[in-house]
Amino acid sequence: MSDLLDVDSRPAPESSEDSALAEYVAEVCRRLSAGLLRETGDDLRSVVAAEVRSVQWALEDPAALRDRVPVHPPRLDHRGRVRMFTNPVLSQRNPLAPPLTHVSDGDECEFRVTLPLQYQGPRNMLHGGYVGVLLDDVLWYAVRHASTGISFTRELTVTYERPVPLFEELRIVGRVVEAEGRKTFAEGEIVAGGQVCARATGLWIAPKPRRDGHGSAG
Ligand SMILES: CCCCCCCCCCCCCCCC(=O)SCCNC(=O)CCNC(=O)[C@H](O)C(C)(C)COP(=O)(O)OP(=O)(O)OC[C@H]1O[C@@H](n2cnc3c(N)ncnc32)[C@H](O)[C@@H]1OP(=O)(O)O
Repeated sequence: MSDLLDVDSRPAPESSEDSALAEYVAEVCRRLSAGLLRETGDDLRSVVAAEVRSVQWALEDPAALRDRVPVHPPRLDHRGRVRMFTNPVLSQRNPLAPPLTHVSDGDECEFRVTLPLQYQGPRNMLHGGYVGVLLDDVLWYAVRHASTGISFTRELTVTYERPVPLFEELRIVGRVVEAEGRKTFAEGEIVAGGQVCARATGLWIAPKPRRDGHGSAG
């Protein structure tokens, strides 16, 4: 397992414009995903055609994305290779990741998001596995801010109190409750319309230090 979890490196160079293009195309993919599940017949064809045109426009006109600042600009690792942030919840370049806004860090970490149709489990409700994914990431994020190195989820308990709705803003909150050596315990919740829909508690463990001073999960 990589020390950096979900960050890979790539040999080719990357400009800020490349990153902006990749994030824009990921956004188009998200709209397309919702459209494929929402539309049928001629409406389906119109949605597909419109989104394909918007990608063509971004590729053919170099000025098209000029004003877009990438959320994740290019970063290099110690070997000068591009570090790719692949996280399926937080990377704006990954079409699987929902359009999350990062509201706060620190003692309490908070994300906000309004989830579209592709995250549906029961009608108009968020798929239960995805409830766990969102809570895992926000708790992990709080742990990351409270500690110096990387930690891995060892245990996560999710309590589903009421359905998590789609199509309305969710607050996804995480905080550290206790830290003891390599172990950090955290808790959090997903809130919709002022009501807690799901809670989680969990344990994160930093890998044992390697002889070269870095962490290792293996
Ligand atoms: C916007 C820009 C952002 C940029 C940002 C970039 C990066 C963005 C990355 C995002 C990332 C998100 C990430 C989400 C989090 C994952 O999804 S991580 C992936 C899922 N998790 C895994 O795959 C972990 C798999 N498990 C493991 O690899 C290993 O179990 C671990 C976690 C490394 C721990 O292994 P270990 O060091 O051998 O653990 P072990 O010695 O057995 O236990 C350590 C201690 O914990 C205790 N312990 C173990 N289990 C328990 C328990 N259940 N209760 C109490 N104590 C326990 C043990 O007794 C032991 O205690 P001490 O003896 O030290 O007192």
